[in-house]
Amino acid sequence: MNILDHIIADKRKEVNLKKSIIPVSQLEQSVLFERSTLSLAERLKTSTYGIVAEHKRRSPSKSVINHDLNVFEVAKGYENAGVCGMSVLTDGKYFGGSLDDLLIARASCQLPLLRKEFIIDPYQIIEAKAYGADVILLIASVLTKEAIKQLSELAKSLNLEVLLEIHNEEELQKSVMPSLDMMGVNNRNLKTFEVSLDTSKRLSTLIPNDFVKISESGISTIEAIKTLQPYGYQGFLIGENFMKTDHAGNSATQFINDLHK
Ligand SMILES: O=C(O)c1ccccc1NCC(=O)[C@H](O)[C@H](O)COP(=O)(O)O
Repeated sequence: MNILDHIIADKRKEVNLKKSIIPVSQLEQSVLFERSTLSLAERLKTSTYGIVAEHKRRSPSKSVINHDLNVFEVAKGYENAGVCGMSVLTDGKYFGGSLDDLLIARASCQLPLLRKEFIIDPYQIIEAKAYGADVILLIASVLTKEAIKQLSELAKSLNLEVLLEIHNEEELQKSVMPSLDMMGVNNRNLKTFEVSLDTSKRLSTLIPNDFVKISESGISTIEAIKTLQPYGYQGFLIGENFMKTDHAGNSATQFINDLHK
């Protein structure tokens, strides 16, 4: 079993447990359930450099990144830096995140928020809405075509945008459907943890133009962004590079200033 298999096996147990404790009807009573969502795709389309900055305490590939930052300050800092959106990891066991992180981020800024989670069940999409997300992530490698369709259509019915993550041609082929807004190419091979921007370059021409393209993972330099932009990427998801510092927001500010030089 690789790391994704472990994460998904644990996620199934976690979701089943949660369902038995908090029913969907209770999630739907959240005041955030009725809020008008923000569009990350629109912000990326109109931005010169579409940075999506992530809150990520630890990861399977890097172990501990930073346990000392507070989500409120990270969210405020990212917003002040001028990022287009914020990604919040809500998985506890492997990334040290939680739904409370999403709730705090929602209360701290007006950025479109991506719930970064391993979504395998409609319940998690209802949760995302109830905790203030604007966008959900679906990972093609762990979902069938039918599941991608069912989950993305549910998200759209709740006015959530959908970012579909792919790693290769086969995942792209099975996933193209109108209920997706953004296609994310993950530069990290989630089986080996190797990172290569060549993955984004290779898949860029195969992604239909109707989708906003986002390059994800392993991005830490201005050069990487300037290399990927001509391939049609309008969004760049950056986690560790900001989170490993003492002030993620200041690091994002510096990074964005350098991009404009
Ligand atoms: O980051 C990992 O080690 C990881 C392992 C297994 C599944 C997912 C993983 N990461 C999720 C992400 O997609 C990244 O957090 C995101 O793209 C930001 O990457 P980075 O800028 O390299 O922190």
